[in-house]
Amino acid sequence: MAHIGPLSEHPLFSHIDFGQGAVAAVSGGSDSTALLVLLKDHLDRSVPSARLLAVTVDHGLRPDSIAEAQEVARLCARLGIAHRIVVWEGAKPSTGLPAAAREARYRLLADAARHAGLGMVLTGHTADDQAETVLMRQARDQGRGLAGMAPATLFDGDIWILRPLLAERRDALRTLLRARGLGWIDDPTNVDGRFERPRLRTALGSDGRRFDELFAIAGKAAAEREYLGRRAARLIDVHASRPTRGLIRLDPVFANTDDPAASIYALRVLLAVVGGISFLPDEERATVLFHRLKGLGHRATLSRTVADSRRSGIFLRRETRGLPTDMPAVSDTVWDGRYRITFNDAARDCVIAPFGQMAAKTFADETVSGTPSSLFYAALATEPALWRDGTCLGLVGEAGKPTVGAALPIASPFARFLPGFDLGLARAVAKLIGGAVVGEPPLVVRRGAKATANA
Ligand SMILES: Nc1ncnc2c1ncn2[C@@H]1O[C@H](COP(=O)(O)OP(=O)(O)OP(=O)(O)O)[C@@H](O)[C@H]1O
Repeated sequence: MAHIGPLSEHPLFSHIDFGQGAVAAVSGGSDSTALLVLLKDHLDRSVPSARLLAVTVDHGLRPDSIAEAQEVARLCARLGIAHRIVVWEGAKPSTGLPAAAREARYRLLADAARHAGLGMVLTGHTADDQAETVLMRQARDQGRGLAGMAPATLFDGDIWILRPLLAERRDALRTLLRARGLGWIDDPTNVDGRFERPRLRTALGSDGRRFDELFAIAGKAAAEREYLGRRAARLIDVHASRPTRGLIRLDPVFANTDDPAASIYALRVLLAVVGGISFLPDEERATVLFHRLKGLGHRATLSRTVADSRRSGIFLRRETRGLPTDMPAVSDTVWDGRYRITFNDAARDCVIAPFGQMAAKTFADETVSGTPSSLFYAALATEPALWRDGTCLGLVGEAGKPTVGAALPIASPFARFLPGFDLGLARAVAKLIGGAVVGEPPLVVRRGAKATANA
């Protein structure tokens, strides 16, 4: 339930572990200014040793933006808080500007946190933002998205974004600021009818009942998504294996479990992971595929992934079409949405390209029993390899070969934003593909209570 009463009654930050310090993302609007002063109060009172850095992103989209960022700098100086302004440099797209600005904002905030050695970014998202998000996703018919924003989201695998004001109303925050004699900046973009969110904000108006309804939908959808995710994670743990790089095998019983909703969800996630796609395939199409895979000898492609049902199981591998070719072997490259690749100097003058059928065939037949060798080679052929002047030097990160590089598998749907509701599922997938361990959110674990990224 959203909090309606005075803010001082709610422990907003006591569940957060500030041991690694925090960035407060402050635009200068009412919500993030309230976040800043409430957070400062909390740290002064309870964690005076905690490191805090306020960061303002200057998107450079309006002539006033730098003056506004400097206004935040002055407030921070008054409150004794370190502050940085970071600028979104480079060309701005002519379409999809809000999404591009959002992407840049999170990247810059996370970079600022890393640079300062701080482990999380706190934003001022409120219950009003949550209701608007649900409304927006309802309009797009995004079932999974109805969960809205998670209170804790892992960004790029290492920086936690926490939203401690997600149950607070904007009005209450403004009342608090007025009571303290503090002003805020009203961003004209927030009422610009050319953009979707301001339009929905206006449509929602002050309809309290509608607001409560939307907020409740988010809570219910988040709980359902987490529950479904846990069931899908269990199915992956029990029924999925990785016979070789780039190949996932599902036990034949996977198509006939007593929880088809969880099986279909797990299949959608795995299709996206194997195909290196950041969004899940359409539920309807995945459901049709799931039922077809119950029959033997069925083959179909969805999310750039070929699914093959054989007697020994259902096999998933990246389709050959559309693989990236001849990418320069630069360190810290994401290849095909599937691998984060790092190199040392020995890879100079090389390119990354698919291993290919010919090179794959030179591999000794190491097939795990029950894996058809044709699928083993087909999967290996789509793996990243190092090439120089048309000669293949081997798979990137191949065991037993002189190490010029490493390829860490990534789960594309969870790589950029991993909302707390999907943590269990992301962990099951990471274990399956050999990806990086997914850490815990910086929440205080109290005796007898379990910290949860959705608390
Ligand atoms: N220019 C900025 N500099 C720093 N932080 C910002 C800036 N703009 C937004 N934020 C942070 O993001 C929060 C949400 O802002 P806003 O609602 O404008 O963004 P949004 O685009 O709706 O958010 P999201 O992109 O996550 O949906 C703010 O309370 C603040 O913490």
